[in-house]
Amino acid sequence: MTEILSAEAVAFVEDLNRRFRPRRNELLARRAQRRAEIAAGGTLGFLPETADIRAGDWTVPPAPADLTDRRVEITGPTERKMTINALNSGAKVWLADLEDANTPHWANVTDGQQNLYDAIRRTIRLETPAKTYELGAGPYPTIVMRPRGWHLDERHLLVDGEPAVGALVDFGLYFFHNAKELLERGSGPYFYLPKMESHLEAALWNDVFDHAQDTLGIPRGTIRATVLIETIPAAFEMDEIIHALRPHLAGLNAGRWDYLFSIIKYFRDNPDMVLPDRAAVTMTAPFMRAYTELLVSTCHKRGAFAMGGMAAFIPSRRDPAVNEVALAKVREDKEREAGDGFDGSWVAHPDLVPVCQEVFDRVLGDKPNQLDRLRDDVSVEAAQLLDVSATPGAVTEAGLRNNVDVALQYLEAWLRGNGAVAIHNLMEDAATAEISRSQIWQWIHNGVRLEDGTPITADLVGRIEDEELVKIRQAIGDEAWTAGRFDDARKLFERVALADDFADFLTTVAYDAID
Ligand SMILES: CC(=O)SCCNC(=O)CCNC(=O)[C@H](O)C(C)(C)COP(=O)(O)OP(=O)(O)OC[C@H]1O[C@@H](n2cnc3c(N)ncnc32)[C@H](O)[C@@H]1OP(=O)(O)O
Ligand SMILES: O=CC(=O)O
Ligand SMILES: [Mg+2]
Repeated sequence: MTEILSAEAVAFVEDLNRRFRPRRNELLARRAQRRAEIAAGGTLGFLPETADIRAGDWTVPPAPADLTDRRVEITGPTERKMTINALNSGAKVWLADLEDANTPHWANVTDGQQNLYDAIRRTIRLETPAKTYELGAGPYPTIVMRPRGWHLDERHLLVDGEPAVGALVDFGLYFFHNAKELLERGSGPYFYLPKMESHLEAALWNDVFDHAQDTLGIPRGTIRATVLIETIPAAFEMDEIIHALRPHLAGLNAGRWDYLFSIIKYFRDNPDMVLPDRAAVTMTAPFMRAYTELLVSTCHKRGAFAMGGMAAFIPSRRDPAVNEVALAKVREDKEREAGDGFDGSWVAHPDLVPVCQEVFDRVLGDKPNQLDRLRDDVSVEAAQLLDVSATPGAVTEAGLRNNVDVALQYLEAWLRGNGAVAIHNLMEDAATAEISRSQIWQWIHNGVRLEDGTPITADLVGRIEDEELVKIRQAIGDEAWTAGRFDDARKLFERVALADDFADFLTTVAYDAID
């Protein structure tokens, strides 16, 4: 076992923090300022000052060999068993997640790095009472690691007395320990970059990459990054984000769940931007179509991959009926993405790899991707990205109840260190839970009524909380209930869904409640 927190590795992370933390702090302040402008009646649009970048004729460098075919990407936390299962899944890429699917307990952060270290060196193994987990014959997926977003601190590592930036801890430790090893093995240091709100944040990552590569004597441009377009302001800066990271950019990904959360958050005080029940907002809603069409056409114009997102349906090995629904729903989602020109997509579970593979195999034929499919037919106006009012669906009691139930169950699991869980046969993670709690906040603060006319108030939500918690207790039994953290989850839920001031991220609030 190597020392993940060796003096050299920590010094590398400290240096990144000293150099880049001040700029990161400025960019977080800029986020708040932009949001305040929206609250004061402003709106979003394509930036006039970067029109030249959008109009310019430029592309990104070609992808390295092991990132050329990304038709199936499995995502999952870097817990040891799941790491081995992901490597044995048959997917082309494994998104090793220290973000939406991970609670940043210090043990998860450091164990995750250890598991990645062992996975890259193919030494990973796990003995459990039930089974010995080890790597199969391969081929193994290319590993693309997703560090935390810019907003999260890491208070277990202080630099000059201040918490380190979570993103720089995750990136720094992974890059320091593995970049050279990956290159020697014919791969490279590849990253997914989450939750950015502007091209200036992408430029910061580019500078971090240049500095990290220079420090370890690795050529600039070796790192390749895929950026999640999962905030509404970033949707207006796709070209600019690709341009800012140009030497390192491999692609963009349509991170649908955080994208929905971001729309709710950004326009939370605008009654014209209220969305119906979470389940009613699908990828075929006009504003979601505008987003994915713009993403594919922007990427392919620049020679960058367009990666699809996560259909949340989880298969079941125990219930054939649930399994059949999940496979059908995921197939439908992947068929739409492949038909739209995406180069590949995400699955949340090993049993979904074959369906995604099959759908993309059929569309790709003998090609590794469809970068050559320029979507010149696409033209998206700013108003289309913001037109949430054309979304069919109602706000119902079942939708409200589901939001309360899911948010409570997810927060309880998160506090125990489990950042991704299956609830009612759907994958729930930080992004989906954000939607649930922010919808409740939005509905209450905009005076929304249920379709039967009942006003949505904090009192109503409190009564639903009582009822849902009783059902959860009955379902899991007294022992699991007592061992769980439902009281803490309830307090947290009320802070992020019912308090007057809207918390920017449930994870920053919840982070204060973990050791
Ligand atoms: C919005 C976004 O950012 S999406 C990306 C972030 N979210 C994720 O990555 C979620 C990934 N998926 C998961 O975490 C899991 O699939 C869950 C929590 C939803 C469900 O997991 P489980 O309840 O364990 O499912 P299930 O019991 O069907 O698992 C069967 C086996 O598959 C394994 N498995 C399930 N999902 C994964 C995965 N994503 N990666 C690797 N192995 C997995 C399980 O570990 C289990 O292994 P075992 O048989 O050796 O014990
Ligand atoms: O990270 C992906 C998302 O949908 O959010
Ligand atoms: Mg996300």
